[in-house]
Amino acid sequence: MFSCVQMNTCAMVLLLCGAAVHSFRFDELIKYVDDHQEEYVQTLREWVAVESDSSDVTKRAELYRMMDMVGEKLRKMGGKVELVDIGEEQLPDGSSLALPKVVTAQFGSDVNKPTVCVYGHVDVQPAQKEDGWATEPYNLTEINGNLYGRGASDNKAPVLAWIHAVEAFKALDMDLPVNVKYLIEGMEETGSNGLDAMIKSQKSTFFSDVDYIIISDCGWLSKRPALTYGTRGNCYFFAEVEGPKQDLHSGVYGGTVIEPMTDLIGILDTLISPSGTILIPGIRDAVAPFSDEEWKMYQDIEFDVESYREKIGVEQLMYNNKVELLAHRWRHPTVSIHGINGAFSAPGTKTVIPAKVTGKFSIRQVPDMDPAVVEKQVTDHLHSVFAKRKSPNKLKVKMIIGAKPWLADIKHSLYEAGKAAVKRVFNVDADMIREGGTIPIARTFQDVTEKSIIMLPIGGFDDGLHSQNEKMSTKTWHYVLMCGLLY
Ligand SMILES: CC(C)C[C@H](NC(=O)CN)C(=O)O
Repeated sequence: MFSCVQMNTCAMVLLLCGAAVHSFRFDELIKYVDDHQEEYVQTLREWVAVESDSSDVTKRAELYRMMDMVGEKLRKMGGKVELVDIGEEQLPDGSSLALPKVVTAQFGSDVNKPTVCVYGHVDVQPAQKEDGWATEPYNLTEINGNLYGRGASDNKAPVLAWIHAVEAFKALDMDLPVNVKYLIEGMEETGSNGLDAMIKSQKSTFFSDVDYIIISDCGWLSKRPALTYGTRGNCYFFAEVEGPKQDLHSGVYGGTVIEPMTDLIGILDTLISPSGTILIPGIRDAVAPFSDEEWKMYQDIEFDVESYREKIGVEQLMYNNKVELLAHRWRHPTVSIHGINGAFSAPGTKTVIPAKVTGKFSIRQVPDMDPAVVEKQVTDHLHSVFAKRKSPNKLKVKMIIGAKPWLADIKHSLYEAGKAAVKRVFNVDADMIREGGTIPIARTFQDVTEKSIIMLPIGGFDDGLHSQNEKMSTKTWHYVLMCGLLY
């Protein structure tokens, strides 16, 4: 019987070896993984302690440090490591800032073996204890078999799981059954800036011998292990409304000026209806029809709508039928409004009229929607509804992220290998699922390298990604690592 921590590491081992792995060698790998559980958790603790928040430019030094740590870890394992300069990003104030380098590494170059490339990211979403965390977000804390910390599930532990899988082979002086390459970036959570260009420029070098790409940056749907074959895209917008030259006292000036916040709330309210219908003209035109085959697949997936509702803590969901709910989570577009910059948000009762406010919202898009088309539809729509308001204020709309959706061919042998690995480790068939979130670079990998991609989720269904109390269960983590070793 495998222990919890063994299971995840070993899933990676299984994936790397293919189902034909020799049992006695596999047992040695499992033992190695089992004996090193504490070290794995310690390394994760060191990685989580780095506040590698890619959305906060004041944390950029931490992000650079994080990339150095990843490079160092892979170098110590004997990999051929490079930290690739991917240029700079332009900040809204006109200045520029160096993007974190991308770490590439290579283990083995045997022309008789296939080459797999593992992609992951080590940047994180923002987190503060005051957001409602029970523990310090950057201090990995183990409670009842769960490791709490920002980035624990998204995506530091999964990246480490793949590193530990190769490390186990190297430590035991065992020949890797495949050549393994890594590509680890630090800007995923803000749209993978600079990575598209890097992948295109390395198509005939780093990617020339890559046969398959593996991504573990997603979660299971339930307690059942899963393989992911699609992600939604993300078009992220800033809508800025600017009025008076400075903030105003609402008692002194209220009733005499047209307020930017009123304009902003008014136009944001035209994006989506209370029941979830997107109101932007033409937005659903390119959505691929939901086929009978898909309906049947969704029907067979293990998923309990009621426990999903309870877990989220809402009284009512938009859909109570399993198939409809999953379809709206994975393969229909949606609009989410994330925040308003410039608005008063502190506790207390400041009576200001903000002079300039920026609404932030994003549209998760699905095949066959195209970010360039979405950008035009959204921009035209917002300018049109704003014009009807006849406001003297100024509106600027800008698409900040334009990440495409991704869909794989689940009949590809890669998915057969994935299913075999999951079956061997967990002794159940994997759920074939899609992901409502976005891996911005997935589609670029597919389009540029023309190679197949598989997503092997390591996160649990309740890991709290991007939320308070994000966690990785030691059980899930190392179960899936075993799949990787078998693959
Ligand atoms: C474009 C988004 C910021 C990407 C982000 N990705 C993930 O969370 C994947 N770990 C998302 O919000 O989907």
